Formats: sequence, C-alpha cells, structure tokens
Amino acid sequence: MNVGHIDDVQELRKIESTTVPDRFVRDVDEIKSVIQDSSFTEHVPIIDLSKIGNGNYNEIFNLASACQEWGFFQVINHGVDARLVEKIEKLGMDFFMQPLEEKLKYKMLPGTVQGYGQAFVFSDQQKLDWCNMFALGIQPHFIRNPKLWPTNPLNFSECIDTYTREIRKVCEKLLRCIAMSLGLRAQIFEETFGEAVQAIRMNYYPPCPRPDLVLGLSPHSDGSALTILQQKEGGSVGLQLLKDNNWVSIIPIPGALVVNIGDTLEVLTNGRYKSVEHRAVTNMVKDRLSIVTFYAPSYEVELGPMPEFIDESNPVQYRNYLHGEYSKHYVTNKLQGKRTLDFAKLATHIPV
Ligand SMILES: COC(=O)C(/C=C/C1=C(C)CCCC1(C)C)=C/O[C@H]1C=C(C)C(=O)O1
Ligand SMILES: O=C(O)CCC(=O)C(=O)O
Ligand SMILES: [Fe+2]
Repeated sequence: MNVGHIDDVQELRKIESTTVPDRFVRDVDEIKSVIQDSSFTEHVPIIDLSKIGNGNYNEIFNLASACQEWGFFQVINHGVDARLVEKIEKLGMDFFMQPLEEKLKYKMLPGTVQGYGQAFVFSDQQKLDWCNMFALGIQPHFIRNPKLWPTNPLNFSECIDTYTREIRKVCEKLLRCIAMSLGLRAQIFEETFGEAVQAIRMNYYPPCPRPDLVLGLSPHSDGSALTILQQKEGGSVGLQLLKDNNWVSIIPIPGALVVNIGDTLEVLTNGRYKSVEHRAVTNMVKDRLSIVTFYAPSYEVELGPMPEFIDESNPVQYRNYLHGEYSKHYVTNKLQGKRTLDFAKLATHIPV
C-alpha cells in the first residue's frame, strides 16, 4: 500500500503559510457549505438522562423521536464527573501539543487504526483530512496494544482508563433506553452484544488558513452501535451532520455529550433508526479537540435485522454477517459517507 507522504497538520501550521498543500484541497462539490451559514445551525434534540429510569416515558418518547428523526442527540445529566471530563480534555490537549517526535513513538502504521496519525488513508491519491488523530482499542482487553498507551503526559493513560470505564456505563445505559424506545426489553442489546468492543479516538483540528478548501474529517457514518463524542469547551464549532441534504452544524452544549446512532443499530432495527452521515470542518483561528468513543458488539456476534422490525411493509433490508467481518471491512476502506454500509445492504427490488 502506497499512501504517499502524509503531512502532519500541526507541523504545517507552524510554517504559517496562507495556503494548504494540494492533498488537502477538496473538490468544490465535496466542500458544500463548509462555511457555516446560520440558517443551518439547528439544535439537535437534548435528552436528559437523569429523567430516564424514574419512569419518565416522556423522555423515552423524546429519545425515540431523536433517534428516528435525527440519529443524533445531546445528552445532559449523563453522570460522568465534570472534573474527569476536564482532566481528559486537558491531558488530550497536552498530548497533541507535544513535539512530533514524542507523538511518533505511538505512530499509527498504514492500514491500522490505533495510535497517532491519520487513519483511513489507503492511497497516495486520496485527499487528506485537516486533523491529527490518536486512537486506542479499549475493550475487550485483547484489542489493546500496550505499546501505544502513552507514558507522556504523565497520568494520560491512567485517565483514559478511568474515563473509558465511566463512558462505558453511559453507553450501557443509553442502549437500555434505546431498547425501551423501540418497545424492546431494556437488556436486549447487552444480551446480544456479548463483551462489547469499545475504542476511543481523539481528533485534534488545528486552525487552518483555508477552512473553505479543506475538511477536518471526511463524511462518514460510524460502524459502531453507538458513538459518544465530547468536545472541549471554547473550541470552534466543527461537527456537522447531513440532514435533508444540508450540512447542519451541531452547536455544543457545555458539559453535554453528543451521541449518534451507528451502522450496527441501523442494521439491527432494519433501518428504523439510521446512522447519519457526518463530518468535521475547521476554523481559521480556533482549534478543536473531540474525544470520541465507539461502542459495538463483540466481533463474533452475528448481526442482522431483528424479527421485531420485519413485516410485510418492512421487508428485510440487510443481510446477516459477523460484526468482526464488518469491523474489518470498515477499517480497510476510506471514509466515504454511508457507502461502507453497502457491505450489509440487500438489493431492493422495485415491483414491476
Ligand atoms: C471512524 O471510525 C474509527 O476510527 C473507528 C475505529 C475503531 C477501532 C479502533 C480505534 C481500535 C479497535 C478496533 C476498532 C475498529 C473498534 C470506528 O469504530 C467503529 C467502526 C466499527 C466497525 C466499530 O465497531 O466501531
Ligand atoms: O470531531 C468530530 O466532531 C467528528 C468526529 C467523528 O465523527 C469521528 O471520530 O467518528
Ligand atoms: Fe464519526
């Protein structure tokens, strides 16, 4: 695989150029509405997690509507200690601010998704994202690569461990709520998923001299069941989702977690809850850090639409496969909107 030379965007930034290298410059149609237009900054639904579990069916109903209409929502009162959130954001920033040679001790090798670098680059022709990433497999333990867990900054790895344990509890609770919102038994997903796979990725987007020409992160849907994203306060607005063919910016609520439905829930619900294409854009003066958790079934679990979502008016839309097969397919293809899910989609027959 020849991925060519991949410039580190933080190093490019140091040159203080007013232009960006060609490999970052996108076609005009790809870039559509990168410059944020205030008419497309709707607020995604807000779910108060503390209300669920006290028999508040109204909030479950709101959740059902958020999942079905948006595929994205922001969660408040999620129970993760604000000091822990602040700590991981600070250590995450300290990590990215280190000299390149320190970060390269944890280099992401071509074709892999763990460590520091740019994931999902498979050819020297591919456009690059204006982003540096640092990703780690968390659970089950066998997906961990101990060599990639940083010794600097001090306590970073320990903090990742604590943070991911707390976020895992939020994923578990959310999946119980989502099951209820679908009229299913609360425990159905945890029973189906086995020992869930969990990964973390930190995305650092330095300011960019030409935000109108580049993307921070290419459009994609997540292969997970659920994704949870937190973004450092004071950073630029960067996350956009595709709604009714328009890119809509998500305005972060301080302290809230942004949650989105991944491809796995789309398949399990036979398309009732769909994963939504999203991307990140950059800003000329502000940087941005997002910390993202992917939560998915164990690799050996067989997935396919659940019988509850199949009937005459809702025929089967996806085939059965092992999550490990999808995971492999996902990480060996570039981010390309929702195209990755074609792996599971059955051809639709138009009646004659
Ligand atoms: C944009 O998506 C990702 O970077 C990503 C990667 C996740 C992973 C790691 C960073 C290390 C361990 C393996 C794993 C693939 C989970 C997305 O994760 C999604 C994609 C699939 C498939 C999934 O299960 O989670
Ligand atoms: O940084 C963001 O806002 C988007 C991150 C994202 O979509 C991802 O990491 O999968
Ligand atoms: Fe994503």
